[in-house]
Amino acid sequence: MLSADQRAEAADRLRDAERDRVPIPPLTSTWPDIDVVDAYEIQLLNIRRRGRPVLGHKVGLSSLVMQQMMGVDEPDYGHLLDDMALDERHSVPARKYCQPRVEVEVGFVLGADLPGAGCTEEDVLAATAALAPAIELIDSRIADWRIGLADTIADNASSAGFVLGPARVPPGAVDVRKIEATLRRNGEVVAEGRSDAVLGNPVTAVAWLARRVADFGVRLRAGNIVLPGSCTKAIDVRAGDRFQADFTGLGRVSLTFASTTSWGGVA
Ligand SMILES: C[C@H](O)CC(=O)C(=O)O
Repeated sequence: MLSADQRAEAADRLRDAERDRVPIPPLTSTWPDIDVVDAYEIQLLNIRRRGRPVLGHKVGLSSLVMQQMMGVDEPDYGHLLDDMALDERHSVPARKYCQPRVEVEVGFVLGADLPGAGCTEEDVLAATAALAPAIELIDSRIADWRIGLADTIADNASSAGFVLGPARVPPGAVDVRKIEATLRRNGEVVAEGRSDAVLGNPVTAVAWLARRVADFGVRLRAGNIVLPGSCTKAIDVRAGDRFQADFTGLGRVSLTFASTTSWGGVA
């Protein structure tokens, strides 16, 4: 467990790393005693200081492969703020990010508030207004993505942005466990997966999120967006890349990156 001063120092370092696009050494190296509660409190310090409206949340580490990689048996979460929302029609100013990657996700748009403690999959399905095709832009303010669990949690679950495609599909219109996703980079398939890679069912990830945020006094509300975790491995972004993700039953979402960077990428 860290002191209040150490948490504030960690939050400052992450904030500076994001602002200056200069990643820092892992917090887990600098402060080996950091724990998960410290990490969520550090995340919240930076979210509060940004002062932006919260549009929703992302769940990370919700696939078995990511959990095994991190040696954890439960997901984590981060905040989606209004200034993280990206637009399919405009290329992303890639210079804003340190070491960006994209992930393919089934987005949830809530039409009603969710309960906190005790939230079930049935509650999630009843409260979901629509599913949408989504790409999450992840980034790490920790050098070379050398993240432990506390590092990524403190760093807003390594989130940096997100974009939803145009479709809004009622959850009853598709089998949410069997949505096939294909990610193309500049026309070439670079990742494929299925929605049940996310905890067996992305709905399970949303129910987990509702219960977990309740530990920190937060409720998921009508209108919120939830990204439940990636159906595929994350793919590195190169300058000038155009990504298209196609989902059975949900259609397409795309994300294009500008061809100049500040991290040395080549147009
Ligand atoms: C490190 C990130 O949280 C990974 C992620 O977004 C995911 O597993 O999904």
